Amino acid sequence: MIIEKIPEEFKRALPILNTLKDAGYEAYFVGGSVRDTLLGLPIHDVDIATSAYPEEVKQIFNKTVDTGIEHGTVMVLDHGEGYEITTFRTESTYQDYRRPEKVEFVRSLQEDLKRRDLTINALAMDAAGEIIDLFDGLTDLKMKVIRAVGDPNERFNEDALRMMRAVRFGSQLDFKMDSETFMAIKKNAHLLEKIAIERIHVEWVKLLLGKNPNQGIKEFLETNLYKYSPKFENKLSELKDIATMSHLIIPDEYVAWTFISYKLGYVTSNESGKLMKEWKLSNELIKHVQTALKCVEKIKRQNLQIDDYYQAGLSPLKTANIVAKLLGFGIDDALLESQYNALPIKDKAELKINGGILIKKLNIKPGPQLGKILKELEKEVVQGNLKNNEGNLIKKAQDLVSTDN
Ligand SMILES: Nc1ccn([C@@H]2O[C@H](COP(=O)(O)OP(=O)(O)OP(=O)(O)O)[C@@H](O)[C@H]2O)c(=O)n1
Ligand SMILES: [Mg+2]
Repeated sequence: MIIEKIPEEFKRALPILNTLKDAGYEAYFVGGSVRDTLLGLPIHDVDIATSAYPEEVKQIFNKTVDTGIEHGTVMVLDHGEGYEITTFRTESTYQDYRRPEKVEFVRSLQEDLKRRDLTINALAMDAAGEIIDLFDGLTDLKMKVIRAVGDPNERFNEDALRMMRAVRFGSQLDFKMDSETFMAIKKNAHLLEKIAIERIHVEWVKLLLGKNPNQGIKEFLETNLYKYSPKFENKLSELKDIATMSHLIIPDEYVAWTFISYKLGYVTSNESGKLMKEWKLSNELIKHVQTALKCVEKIKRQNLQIDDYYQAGLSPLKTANIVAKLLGFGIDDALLESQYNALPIKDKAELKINGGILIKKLNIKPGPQLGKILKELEKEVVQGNLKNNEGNLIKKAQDLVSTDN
């Protein structure tokens, strides 16, 4: 099969393929970009595989960076773009079910493709757009099937993360899982324990954000992968419940974690914090989700107050409302946004006064009293009880000082 319309991303990289070929080596586009082109999806990064060894690649190109030379990957810089060029390799020696530290370089494309995870990811494309399909990946793409290359047990023992990838691609592309591949995951699910949580996290989020998250979660449960995912092991019925929800569309990572925390009963900041720390999420994400969870509760109780809008900020509020809608009690988006926009100020920095001014005008010292006064002024402005101008604020502050003393 030949691709008639080669996407621009590949065209720009063609000189690199041709340079390798002119030097007497084989070179192909491989991996996700070939799969996504055949599916008519946008492509992310163009990966190149070659028979040239890393040292040979470095001799051929002027500008290279050793991005992962021990795995055979060299980055070639060309017209401001970076291309990962990876030497054909096998992963014959596996220690602890993670991708091996050292790989064996080979000169044959077939050897390289046969150790890749899924048939749909084991396609290669040459400079003319010809697809090299040694493992019936094209049929599986057409039939929408997730199938491991060769013996699934071997593939999953080489890298246990591939089990999560298989389920993730099923959800992402809305493909069905081949039964042998499914059984092999069930058999080897415990190997996921060896995998760094950061890598599992990437797959779990892609699964949730996929086209068919219901199916993805169902497979995640039926294969027992959930048992080896932090703080999920005792949540089978909650997860099952999610898998059977209708209209489950999860737009982003914030919604994903707010929704999951809520459904699994990790609702307080303490509980959700523990969950998300075990999954090693960023502090920024944790904070957003914790704020959103508080808002979900308030939306549910129809008790979202002006101060909640102000404290939360628009972005976590939106997250909360998307989750609330998934749960069946969301409010009107336009209303949410207009309530937020109606806030007299959105941030403390917008207050037309600060500690410095108060110290000068009121002759008070820095310290807890000052902090208290500023908080009170902020609250009054947010509530709409006090106009946000310096004169007003100083007058109110004077009143506060005199009642305080
Ligand atoms: N555990 C893994 C990870 C990757 N691969 C191979 O390396 C390619 C590139 O890997 P990666 O970029 O991680 O995945 P993609 O398939 O490109 O998917 P994505 O769109 O998520 O990048 C895959 O297509 C697959 O051939 C593999 O065999 N086993
Ligand atoms: Mg990729």
